[in-house]
Amino acid sequence: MIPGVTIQVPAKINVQLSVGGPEPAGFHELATVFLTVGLYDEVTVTPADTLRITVSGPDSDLVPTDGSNLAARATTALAERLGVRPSVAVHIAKGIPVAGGMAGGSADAAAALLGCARLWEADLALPELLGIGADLGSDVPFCLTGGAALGLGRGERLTALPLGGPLHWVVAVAAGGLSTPAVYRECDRLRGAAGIPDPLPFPPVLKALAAGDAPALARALDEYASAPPGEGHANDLQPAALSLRPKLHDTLRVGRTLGALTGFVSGSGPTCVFLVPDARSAALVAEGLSASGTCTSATAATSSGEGPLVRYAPKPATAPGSEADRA
Ligand SMILES: C[C@@](CO)(OP(=O)(O)O)[C@H](O)COP(=O)(O)OP(=O)(O)OC[C@H]1O[C@@H](n2ccc(N)nc2=O)[C@H](O)[C@@H]1O
Ligand SMILES: Nc1ncnc2c1ncn2[C@@H]1O[C@H](COP(=O)(O)OP(=O)(O)O)[C@@H](O)[C@H]1O
Repeated sequence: MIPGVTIQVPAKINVQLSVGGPEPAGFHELATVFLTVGLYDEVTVTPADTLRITVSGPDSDLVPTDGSNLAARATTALAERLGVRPSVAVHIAKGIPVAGGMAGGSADAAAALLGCARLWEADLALPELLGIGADLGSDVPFCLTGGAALGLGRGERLTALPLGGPLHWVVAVAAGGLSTPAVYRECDRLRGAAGIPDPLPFPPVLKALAAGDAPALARALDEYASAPPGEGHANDLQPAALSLRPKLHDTLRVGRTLGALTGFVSGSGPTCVFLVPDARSAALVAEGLSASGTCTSATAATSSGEGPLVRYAPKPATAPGSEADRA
């Protein structure tokens, strides 16, 4: 048996998040453009007597360690599907902000599925894992694949999108999270129920991503929102996040003043992300935002199309190093 598996799994942002009206099932129809960015959780699964969850890193005290942890739910769901006992220790080293609109819990669920599938040597094709993931949460399927993808339905129906080159971002983390259902409810309250158009992907956003062209992406977001240069976004949840957390206006203003091409709330927030032309600008904008006091931390992060990275623990007798491959 494999002694253990570590999965490094990236955070996501939604470059576009178009939200339809509320559905009777309690969800909203989406057209969202997911993109992974280089902030990571590391999830390690090792054989144990029973299912145990431990968590370390920033705000780890806010993450449950009981059966409600999304990685625990993923482990149990996979074990049930395979007819095995979920006897694993799952350690989650958080690097993705908790309740930050960056899919940290979903990333951990995806990592647990990938890690346990390897640990239990399960012969599961990706579509089957995607199905199990979709039952756990709308963002989990994308976290299993990573890269760039269009998400329809609840966000779980994925089509991979081309990404022409790396994009540079600054991720500004806020103090305290926002509840995703509360942000969707606030969106409904602000917009009312009538006259919400069907969500559709915005072609100029897809074109700019395919070209890896940051200025074109910023212009596409301005065009989508009919906003002045540098103030556009395509996140229908942003007004709701700003309504629940008005201080985010300051974060967005400071990032733009520092020279970001544009800035917007990541998903349901409260993390804000800023698109910048290159790595040097990312370092400058991150430094300025950190010094501004409008966020708890700001970090440069790159989108290079990456997905979960699987690393095997070395087998003591035979392998002195660890081998790595892409999930
Ligand atoms: C908003 C987004 C954008 O990617 O993520 P975050 O920014 O929070 O990470 C997602 O739609 C969140 O996905 P996820 O966090 O997986 O949500 P789920 O567990 O499936 O659902 C949690 C709750 O969010 C609301 N929800 C979620 C997805 C959707 N299409 N419509 C909804 O209304 C529902 O109230 C649901 O009960
Ligand atoms: N593995 C996990 N990591 C983070 N949060 C988790 C996890 N499992 C369950 N949660 C719960 O899910 C909530 C949403 O967390 P998260 O997925 O980080 O945010 P978001 O939905 O904004 O992307 C948290 O407040 C926490 O209580």
